[in-house]
Amino acid sequence: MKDILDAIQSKDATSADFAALPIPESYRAITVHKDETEMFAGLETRDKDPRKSIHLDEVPVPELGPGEALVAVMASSVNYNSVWTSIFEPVSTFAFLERYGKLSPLTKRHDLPYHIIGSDLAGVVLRTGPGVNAWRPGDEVVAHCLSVELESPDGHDDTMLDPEQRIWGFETNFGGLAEIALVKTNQLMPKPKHLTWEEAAAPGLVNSTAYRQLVSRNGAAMKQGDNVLIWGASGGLGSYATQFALAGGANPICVVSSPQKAEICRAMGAEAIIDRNAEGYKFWKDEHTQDPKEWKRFGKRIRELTGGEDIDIVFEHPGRETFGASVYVTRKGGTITTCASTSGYMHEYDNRYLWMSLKRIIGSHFANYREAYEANRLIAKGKIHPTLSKTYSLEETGQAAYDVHRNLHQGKVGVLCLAPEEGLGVRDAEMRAKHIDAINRFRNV
Ligand SMILES: C/C=C/C(=O)SCCNC(=O)CCNC(=O)[C@H](O)C(C)(C)COP(=O)(O)OP(=O)(O)OC[C@H]1O[C@@H](n2cnc3c(N)ncnc32)[C@H](O)[C@@H]1OP(=O)(O)O
Ligand SMILES: NC(=O)C1=CN([C@@H]2O[C@H](COP(=O)(O)OP(=O)(O)OC[C@H]3O[C@@H](n4cnc5c(N)ncnc54)[C@H](OP(=O)(O)O)[C@@H]3O)[C@@H](O)[C@H]2O)C=CC1
Repeated sequence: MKDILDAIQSKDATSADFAALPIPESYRAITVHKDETEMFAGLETRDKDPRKSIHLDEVPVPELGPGEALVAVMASSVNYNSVWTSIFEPVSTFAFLERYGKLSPLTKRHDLPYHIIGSDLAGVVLRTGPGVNAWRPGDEVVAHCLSVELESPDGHDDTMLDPEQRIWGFETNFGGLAEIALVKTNQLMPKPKHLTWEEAAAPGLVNSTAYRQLVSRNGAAMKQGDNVLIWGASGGLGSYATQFALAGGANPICVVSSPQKAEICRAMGAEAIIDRNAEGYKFWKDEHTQDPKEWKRFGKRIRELTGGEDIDIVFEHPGRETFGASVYVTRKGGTITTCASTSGYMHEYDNRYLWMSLKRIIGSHFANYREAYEANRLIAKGKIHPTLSKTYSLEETGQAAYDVHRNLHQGKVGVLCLAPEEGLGVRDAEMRAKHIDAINRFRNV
């Protein structure tokens, strides 16, 4: 690994130098183990502890197939999907690896007794497989997490509709929380030059998802002036949704759970902020019964903040706990766009408020390559900024996942993989200097 790191850190290593570097036989990777999938049986979701199920193992380098690349990973980030994998909810991700493994002799490699997790990376291409023209060893890259086969016609209009669509490092093996990762080269995108490795690795998954869900015509197609209700506005997805709303001339109404998180939203430029804890909303009277009076109180507060207007677009992901309120506070003809159900996937809402007011619910999931590329381009141009608050070592990944599971974090948390320290990898210092306050916004809280 030392040769690889030296080449990455040297200013003058060429593509040929990278291509000549020997690939090690094994590398360090964050894994969960198939024989531990029952370890949390009987526990409440909240009590399942990722620190117990997440391991740091030495694993063999996988075989490189057509259209693929091996990437030296300098940094990665923790996404909530790694929390789901580590607590084996809502299903064990080994079920996905098994199904994928049955697809072809090549995908069989993924079906192993361990799952290398992680759906983000920033690093350097080491090797490309047969049939790859667009990327070369030595290229500095980030990877988005859409893995597709495209053997069916269904995926050729919008690749998210490919029947074999998978999330890399969640539904496939050899993910980004590791020193080396295996990706398809149509996951690769140029690393934004003004960012460090850990900053560049932070936005990928959530930024692309928020872009499709809110901005793309496959999602809510947000326009100037829209009132956008953003749950978890300083969290992983929400911190990018808030930036997209502000950059696109919309009016974000940010929901958070503490004064500190409200301050972060203010620092991003948002003005309308609701602290759901301080205002004490209780949308459920008990486990089975919602309280429409609380929906109404929430809607009244939104009207106070907007000068009497209702919500054009709800950016939904908490799910069961908030969905009834989200449908209620949306204006006539408005849109609820959802990509997740952190608090429970069996939603309940009063359908009269949906059909009588001609509202729409849109299901959204990650992003196609084009959408991910556009979202990354906005980062590279300094129009949208990473929201990295804290960086952990590879050894500390279990703790990082625990912090995200317990909602103790802000924005995104990063993980250093091969990078020996924070702050490395900046290639455009001038541009960085221009945006440094925005880049550090989540660090300073
Ligand atoms: C980028 C980051 C993203 C995130 O973080 S997202 C958050 C994390 N992700 C999740 O929480 C999602 C995890 N995934 C799941 O929970 C499951 O993955 C799904 C519920 C999404 C799907 O369930 P499943 O069992 O994997 O697939 P089925 O498509 O329901 O197939 C099961 C059987 O049901 C049959 N079936 C499907 N649709 C129909 C239908 N309309 N009518 C009749 N049968 C149907 C199939 O064919 C198959 O059958 P046969 O078992 O025989 O192969
Ligand atoms: N389908 C897809 O493509 C994607 C799906 N996801 C899913 O989206 C969800 C959120 O991901 P991410 O934003 O990265 O996670 P984070 O934990 O970083 O942020 C989510 C935020 O939502 C708020 N929140 C959590 N629970 C509730 C609740 N019960 N009621 C109201 N607000 C709540 C919290 O903010 P606060 O406490 O300040 O209110 C929290 O910080 C996860 O389930 C994840 O798996 C994520 C990315 C892509």
